[in-house]
Amino acid sequence: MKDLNQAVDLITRDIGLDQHEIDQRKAFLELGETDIDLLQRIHKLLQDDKEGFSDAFYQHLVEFPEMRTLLPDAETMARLRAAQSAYFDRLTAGDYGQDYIRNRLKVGVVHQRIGLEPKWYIGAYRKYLSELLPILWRMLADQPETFLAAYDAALKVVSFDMGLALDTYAQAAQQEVVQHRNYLQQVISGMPAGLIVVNDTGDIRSMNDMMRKMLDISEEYLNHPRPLNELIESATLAESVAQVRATGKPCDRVIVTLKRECAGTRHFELSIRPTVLGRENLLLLIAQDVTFQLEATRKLQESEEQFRLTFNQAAVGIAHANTDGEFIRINRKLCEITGYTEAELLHRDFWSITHPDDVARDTTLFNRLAKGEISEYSREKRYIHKQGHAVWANVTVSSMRDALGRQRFIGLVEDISRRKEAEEELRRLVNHDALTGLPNRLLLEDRLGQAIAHAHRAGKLVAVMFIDLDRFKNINDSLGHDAGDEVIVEIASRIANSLREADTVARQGGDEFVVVLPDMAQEEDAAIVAQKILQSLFQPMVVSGQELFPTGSIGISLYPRDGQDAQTLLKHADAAMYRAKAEGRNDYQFYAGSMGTNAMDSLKLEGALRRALERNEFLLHYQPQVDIRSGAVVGVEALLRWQPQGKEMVSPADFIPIAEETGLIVPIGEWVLATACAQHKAWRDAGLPPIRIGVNLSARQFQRQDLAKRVARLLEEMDCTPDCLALEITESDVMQNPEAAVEILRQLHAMGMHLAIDDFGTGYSSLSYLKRFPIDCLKIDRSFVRDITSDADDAMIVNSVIALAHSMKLSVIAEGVETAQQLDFLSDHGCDQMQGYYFSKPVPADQIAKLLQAVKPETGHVAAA
Ligand SMILES: Nc1nc2c(ncn2[C@@H]2O[C@H](COP(=O)(O)O[C@H]3[C@@H](O)[C@H](n4cnc5c(=O)[nH]c(N)nc54)O[C@@H]3COP(=O)(O)O)[C@@H](O)[C@H]2O)c(=O)[nH]1
Repeated sequence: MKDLNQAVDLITRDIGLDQHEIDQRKAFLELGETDIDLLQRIHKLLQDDKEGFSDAFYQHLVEFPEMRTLLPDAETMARLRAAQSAYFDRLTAGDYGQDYIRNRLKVGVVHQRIGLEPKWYIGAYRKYLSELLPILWRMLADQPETFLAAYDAALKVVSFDMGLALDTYAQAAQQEVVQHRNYLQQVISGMPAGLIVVNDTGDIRSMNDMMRKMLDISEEYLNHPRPLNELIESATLAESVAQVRATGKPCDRVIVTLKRECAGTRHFELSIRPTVLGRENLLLLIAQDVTFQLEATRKLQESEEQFRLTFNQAAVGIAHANTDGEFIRINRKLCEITGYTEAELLHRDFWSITHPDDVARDTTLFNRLAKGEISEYSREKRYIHKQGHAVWANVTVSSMRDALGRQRFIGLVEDISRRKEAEEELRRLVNHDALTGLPNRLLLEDRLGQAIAHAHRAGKLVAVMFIDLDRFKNINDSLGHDAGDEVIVEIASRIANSLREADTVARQGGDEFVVVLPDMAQEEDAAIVAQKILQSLFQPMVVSGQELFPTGSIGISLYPRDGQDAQTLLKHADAAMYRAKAEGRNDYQFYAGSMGTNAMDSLKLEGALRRALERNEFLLHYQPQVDIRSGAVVGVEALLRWQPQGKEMVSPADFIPIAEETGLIVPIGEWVLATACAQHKAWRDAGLPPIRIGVNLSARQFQRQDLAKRVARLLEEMDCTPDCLALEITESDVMQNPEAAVEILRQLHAMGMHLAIDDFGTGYSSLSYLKRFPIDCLKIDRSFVRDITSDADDAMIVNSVIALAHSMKLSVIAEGVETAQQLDFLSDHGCDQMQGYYFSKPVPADQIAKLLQAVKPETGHVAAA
């Protein structure tokens, strides 16, 4: 109602319906007081005909379907008839003031709003006047003048009402148009898109605020006609506009790029629609600023491209998989790692290429990830390469959601095969000896531990053998380390080939090997294996052009008899090996409790050795050297002995190597030289026959540049001449640096010293050097003498050495002669002298004195001891 009143107010204002206007309208219609009097007269007369009049009117209305739709039911009909009847009543009532006029305007607005067209309105007034005419005539037939005046008055008031109704219609319609236009303008200016209307000639007819803002132009710009192509210079747009004009069909997605001073480069997407206004053909251009979208799309494409490149060129394999583990996307690296093509992998799931042993753990982790219990997992696992081999990879899998919210898994796969191989190699290196490839001590102890545990359960024996090559140092020193390595490799192979598969041979370091024989039934089996090993070692081997006959010494300990654990068994086998060495090498020894552990722990030994000189714990024993032809004692070899206070005597075989290592051999060696000189003088002073004392020189002593001077000074100090002593230098020591050796030997020889090469045959000396060494004697090593009567090779070697020495005008002493047969052999083959247990073990000096006293002055012969 408020709205209706407002509409009436507006119409009143718009048509200027003030009192002046009303008066003017009435004046123009000549509607005056007389008319009003007349109308009031007929008003009274018409009271009886009101209802019939109204009925007739409605009967006429309902004959038209358009009217019937406005009168849908009886109730509406009754209400409208009552309103119509009241209107007819007021029409003649004579009050046509503001209230009446306002009421007429309201009715006009309502009718206009319900769409009742003016024709029905006019028709209704016509009907009213036609119906009124006979009624008036019937009432005023006797007063024709009054009838005509009354009917004329009715005609005036109906015309007054019709004028109001038609003005209301027009104004209401105009208001509606204005409202619509306002509404349209609001919609257009509020549009988030720009709008340009272009006329037939290509000029801009209008544009909305948004478009002005988008194009950055002022309102004044459009005060004059502006061509579209001046505002937007774009060939694409011009083409599209021409196309729309030609086809009459809209054109969408026309992209136009403009450079604006303030806003930089902007991109617009235009839709062009043809439309007609009156006779004018117009174009509507609807524009969206798509700069941001295009930029975003470009960036998205860039980042997609970057992602694609990164994904494909990544140094690690990358896979996207669904919840069934099926591959959705994979990169090139993953194909490389697994050997499958992209197409092949896209038809697989990752279970199918996982190593069977890794599937269970993968499944557990994958399920936990899928349930959200963990956000990612990393593990080292194996894939099965297309070629069938395992490939180690470090895999990190995490869960994510794709754009559609589906759960996906992303896996990073790093090929760690090389690292695994390196680790494996490292493990192998840690557990194996690099030179021979044999297990090292670490692995050995592990195997020995297992063997002990097994033997414990099965009630069996385990044998541990400590094998040390005899005089390996000589090979290294004289032929060089490469030759030494060659020998070690060959020895390793010989030992390994002498064993069963279940046995273990390990390299302990240097020339030491350890063999573990598990599951042994009896001690004798170990002895059989030891013999087999010794036989395999003593086969000829050519290294650096030299034929070698390697030998070794083997110590054996047995579980459980000699120890319950690996350490003890190894220690005891080591002690037994030392005993084998001391007993003459190239043999084996079982451990016996009395052996102790290699006499003394080497550290303790070193400490004790350092104090041995001060404590005067050293002494010399002497072993006679006998001329084979005459049987005369022609010399003795001084052999060092160590008697630590309160302890057993320590063998030189045990302490000389330590004295060599620590350098203690130098002062000790000087003590030996001095003591031997003193002894020589003592025997001389005692009137005993003069014999030469052989003294062993160690490598360290021999390497000293001032050796000759020191010996000379000592001889002088001890009141001895050079012919008192024979200096014995081992073959391997002189061959360490033959050139230097030649020089030192020359100096000593020049002094008149007797020089002997000790342990000859074990040091592989070169004949050319041998010739240059100013020596007097070769001492054949006792390892060759031992089997001289049973081994053709040894016999041949000894024979050759004798022949060689004699060809060089050297005398020969055979060491280690223990039997008459050996002596006979040596005698038969022209050996000059002998030394060995057959005649005498090394003995204290007083026994030598007795021996020399027993010499028959006429022959110089002594009986064998
Ligand atoms: N640098 C020095 N080395 C020395 C000195 N004194 C000894 N040694 C070296 O110690 C090694 C062991 O010596 P040893 O235990 O004294 O053994 C010697 C003899 O007892 C032994 N021999 C002699 N005859 C026999 C025999 O018939 N059978 C048998 N089984 N053994 C026997 O041989 C050793 C002498 O060897 P060699 O010196 O090579 O002639 C030993 O290498 C000594 O050299 C020293 O003062 N300085």
